[in-house]
Amino acid sequence: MLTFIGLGLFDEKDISLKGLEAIKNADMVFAEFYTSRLMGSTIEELEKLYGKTVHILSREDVEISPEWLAEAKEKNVVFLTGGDTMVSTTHVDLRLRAKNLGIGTKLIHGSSIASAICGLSGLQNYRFGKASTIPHPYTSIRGKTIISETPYDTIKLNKEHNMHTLVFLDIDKDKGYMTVNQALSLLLEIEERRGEGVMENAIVVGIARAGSDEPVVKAGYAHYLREADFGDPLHILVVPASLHFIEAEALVKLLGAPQEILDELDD
Ligand SMILES: C[S@@+](CC[C@H](N)C(=O)[O-])C[C@H]1O[C@@H](n2cnc3c(N)ncnc32)[C@H](O)[C@@H]1O
Repeated sequence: MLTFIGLGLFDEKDISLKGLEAIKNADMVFAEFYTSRLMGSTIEELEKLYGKTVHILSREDVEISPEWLAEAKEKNVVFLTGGDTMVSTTHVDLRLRAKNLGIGTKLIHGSSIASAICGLSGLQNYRFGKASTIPHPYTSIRGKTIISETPYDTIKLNKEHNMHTLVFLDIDKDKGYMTVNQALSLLLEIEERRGEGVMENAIVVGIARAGSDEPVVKAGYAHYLREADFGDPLHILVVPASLHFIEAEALVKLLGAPQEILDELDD
């Protein structure tokens, strides 16, 4: 049996009691932390709580050659991830591989950044369109810096359909955790190059360390938030479409967005 367990958002205490029980009853514990991480805990702290050794898997171990899966044919194996286990990851592929090997699977859910952003920002979850991820720029073989324009296009398309955009920020083992500031710089750079106006007067929401005791949640114009201090990772960005009155009120009264966005709705 292979049980997928979502560990929640920030530290070892975010796991559900069901998840903890399943780990304690497991024969082997595997985890991947390249799609998301519990920034408030170390592996040692997780192992101490579980009373088990946690085997950390690389992207290759999960997506290319998951030989460890064979253990789940005879044993009770758990696979841990940050957040909820099937949100914005390729883990469904792993579940299908297990199914093809005749291994039974089960899911134990955890809190997810996908719903935490609604709670922290006041933006309505049913108003979100396609999500996107901003990757770190990379250097081409000709030595040119390449910035992906896909997230900008996704935001543009969602806005045309009056839908909010959730923008995940890259985690890279060499380049580190992308910040809200870096993400906004990249989007504004693309905008300037293309001469379009998607971000120029956009109110955006930046969130850091959701699930911790001191998350930072700020709303304001993109140029302004690009310079704001969000502190340590993980960070995430939301680019709202036009705002419902309650959403605008939440952004102004809870997140520090300028009062003018509420006044404009009154006119
Ligand atoms: C690819 S998503 C994985 C989502 C995860 N499976 C979940 O359900 O929460 C990972 C990205 O979400 C964002 N993220 C995840 N946890 C976060 C947190 N606690 N606070 C802020 N951003 C977070 C970061 O941008 C990170 O790079």
